[in-house]
Amino acid sequence: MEKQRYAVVGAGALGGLYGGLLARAGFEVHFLLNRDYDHVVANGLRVDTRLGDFHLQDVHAHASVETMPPCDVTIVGLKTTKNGLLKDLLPSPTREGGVVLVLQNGLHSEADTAAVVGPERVLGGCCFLCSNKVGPGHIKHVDQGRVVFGEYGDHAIDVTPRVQRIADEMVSAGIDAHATGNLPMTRWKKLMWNIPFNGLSVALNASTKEIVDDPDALELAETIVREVHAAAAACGVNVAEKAIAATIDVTKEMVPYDSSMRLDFLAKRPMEVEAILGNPIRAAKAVGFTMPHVETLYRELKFLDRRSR
Ligand SMILES: NC(=O)C1=CN([C@@H]2O[C@H](COP(=O)(O)OP(=O)(O)OC[C@H]3O[C@@H](n4cnc5c(N)ncnc54)[C@H](OP(=O)(O)O)[C@@H]3O)[C@@H](O)[C@H]2O)C=CC1
Ligand SMILES: CC(C)(CO)C(=O)C(=O)O
Repeated sequence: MEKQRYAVVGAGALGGLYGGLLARAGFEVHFLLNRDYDHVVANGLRVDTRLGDFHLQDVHAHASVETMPPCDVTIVGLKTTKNGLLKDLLPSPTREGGVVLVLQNGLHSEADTAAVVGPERVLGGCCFLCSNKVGPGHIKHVDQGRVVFGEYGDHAIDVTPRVQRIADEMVSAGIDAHATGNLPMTRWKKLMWNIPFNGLSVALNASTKEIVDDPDALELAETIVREVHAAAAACGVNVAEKAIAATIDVTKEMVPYDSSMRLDFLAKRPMEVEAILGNPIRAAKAVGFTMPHVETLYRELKFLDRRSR
């Protein structure tokens, strides 16, 4: 089967890594670049990864979507705080059809993409990945790397051929990619990590290791994990009970890491508070379930987000 052509809109820590791995494997990948365009054109893209460091000199780099060809798969790797740009960025690479794979954190992060290209062309996924952009055109992948994605929607469905095809292509490029027929389950499971650990890492000014090593911070994290687990159930997503302990255990085993939200906070960038906390709070409220601990954290983060900028 012919290889699909990819676009990466938001070629940072996540988009640069997965797009870079696909390009290294011989896929045609078009990267939309922002501040790094000149650097990448002159010096290429450097990726330091546990999968084997590599450097791509000749990258299909674009300073504007106008020069991007139509692509079969457009990966969205922007921060959700930049989703207002999607109405201008997506029409060009998706103009002849194709799907858009939204790999952003949060709940219903796909909604902004769906508003541009239509929900039937949207796939969503979660990345269990620790990666940072450490310099212009320079990505450092420090831990994990699994990506799980499927059709966007509120219900479980069978894995579709288009999802499986992308997963197979990613696997052939060395990516730990998995197709799912249950995106809501994948997203809520990831939120069981993101809500407590992204949120508390900012509110407590602590790394994930500091949180799990302190009895009070750990108890707070566990309480929030349980609350998110219960909210998922209220929304009809029954995550297995054992996922609660697993969420804590995986964090104890992780390399000491600053969550993406803490990195944004320290760099005075907008934090993904609405996608990661606001949307789940609203989804739970819509079915009559409230998350008091998560709401407290949400208000604190909104305050800190405003004050930091
Ligand atoms: N990094 C990780 O390990 C993980 C990230 N995620 C999620 O993935 C998403 C992306 O995060 P991450 O990759 O870390 O973020 P980054 O900030 O590293 O990447 C975002 C990229 O978007 C680019 N961008 C911003 N504005 C524009 C624009 N106008 N045109 C084109 N490109 C633009 C930025 O370019 P520039 O820097 O030049 O402005 C940057 O390279 C988030 O939702 C995050 O929560 C999920 C799991 C793990
Ligand atoms: C859980 C983690 C660290 C990567 O899987 C993440 O999603 C984040 O930092 O936001």
